[in-house]
Amino acid sequence: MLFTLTCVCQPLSSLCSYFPYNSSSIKSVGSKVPSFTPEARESGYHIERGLEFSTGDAFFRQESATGRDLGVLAASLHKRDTGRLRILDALCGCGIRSLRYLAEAGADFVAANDGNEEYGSTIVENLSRVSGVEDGRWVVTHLEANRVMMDYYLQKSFFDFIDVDSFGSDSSFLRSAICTLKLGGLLYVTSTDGFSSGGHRPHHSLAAYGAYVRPMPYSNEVGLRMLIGGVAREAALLGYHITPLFSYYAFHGPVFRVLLRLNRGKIHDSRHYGYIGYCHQCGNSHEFSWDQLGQISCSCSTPKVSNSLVVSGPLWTGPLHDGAYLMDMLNLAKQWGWIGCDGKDSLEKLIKVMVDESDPKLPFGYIKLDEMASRAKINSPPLKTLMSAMHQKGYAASRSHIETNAIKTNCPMTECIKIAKELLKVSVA
Ligand SMILES: C[S@@+](CC[C@H](N)C(=O)[O-])C[C@H]1O[C@@H](n2cnc3c(N)ncnc32)[C@H](O)[C@@H]1O
Repeated sequence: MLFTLTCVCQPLSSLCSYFPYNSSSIKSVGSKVPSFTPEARESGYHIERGLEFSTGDAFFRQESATGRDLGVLAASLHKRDTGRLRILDALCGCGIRSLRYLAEAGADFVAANDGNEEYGSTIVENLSRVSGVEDGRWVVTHLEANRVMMDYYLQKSFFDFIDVDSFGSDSSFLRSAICTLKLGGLLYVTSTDGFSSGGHRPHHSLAAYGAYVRPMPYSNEVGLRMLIGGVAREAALLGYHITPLFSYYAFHGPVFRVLLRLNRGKIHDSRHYGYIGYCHQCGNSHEFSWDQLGQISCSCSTPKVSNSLVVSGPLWTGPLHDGAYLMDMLNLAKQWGWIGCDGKDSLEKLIKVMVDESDPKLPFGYIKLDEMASRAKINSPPLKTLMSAMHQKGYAASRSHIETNAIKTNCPMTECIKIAKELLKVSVA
């Protein structure tokens, strides 16, 4: 695709606050955006969280709405906590995220960019419904994403929140995004490169994220860890470090999204950035630090089965989420009436599982019940029953938002099989 370097609309300097903002009681302001006219409706439009918008010919995925919800909640919390919100939506498609950041998160300013200038009129049409271009709350550009980020960086025009929603692996945008983000700012990045995180292209993942990734049963979590690890490495190169606030995997695509805070200073140890191993022989997983590299093996290994351990890394081995931050997001979603409104409470369920996953006792990965059952040659007990038996034995265990039929736990596979067999004996007797 050939990108033209054009900028529509106006200078970046004139910021103005369209919606009055009261940090003590945050309100989603989407309802103030006027509806489409009947003529516009006839030409096709969508609704997300009550906001009407047009997609024109732009790439748009309805299924990504949850990822957008999470981004809007986080952006709004940033405004509550810092009193300001300047957003760069670097690959904005039809501009739905920009629209929601303006209308719902109360962004002071949004720079909406998409390399395809044919989407320009759709983006402008959508954003104009929040405020006129003359108000200076938004600007639309059609630049290559690295170019637009570096332009802002060179003008020392930094952002509180940068959204990089690309196709495939977005590692080529990471450095520009980190340069252009304020310290303490939030980076929301996406990868749709499930093939690499599944361990099917280790040389590609090595080139893109610096991680040699092999097939593992919890490869979708590995995908999130590969993405966070890639950002952590880029941030360290520039003298910063990151904190993951949440990590979200969605099977459609598949899509890997992480929200990270950028912090001042390098971390001078390799904590949370190392290697993970999965043993095909016994099904147990292990974390390895850099100084264990020469001694990597599984305790079940014998010379006969020494090849049973596969290792991926280096990647992020630390927490995927900040539980307290997720609770703030959930409370905000409740305040906005987003919970329970779809009849399924799916956003609430998702965030609650993510909160459970953030228990610091839980290591990386998860045990798939199908795998456990096939190793044990039994039918798996119900997930809930197995989880409570694990809790009774003193293990930490939670559901996984990534895999519905899996348990995230510090209970080793061998012990999990023992517990499952005990439960089956009890149920037969
Ligand atoms: C996944 S879509 C964005 C979807 C949008 N954020 C949403 O939520 O609906 C990716 C967009 O990036 C644009 N794009 C792809 N490569 C780009 C690049 N190098 N620079 C700028 N835009 C690019 C495409 O035109 C496409 O609209």
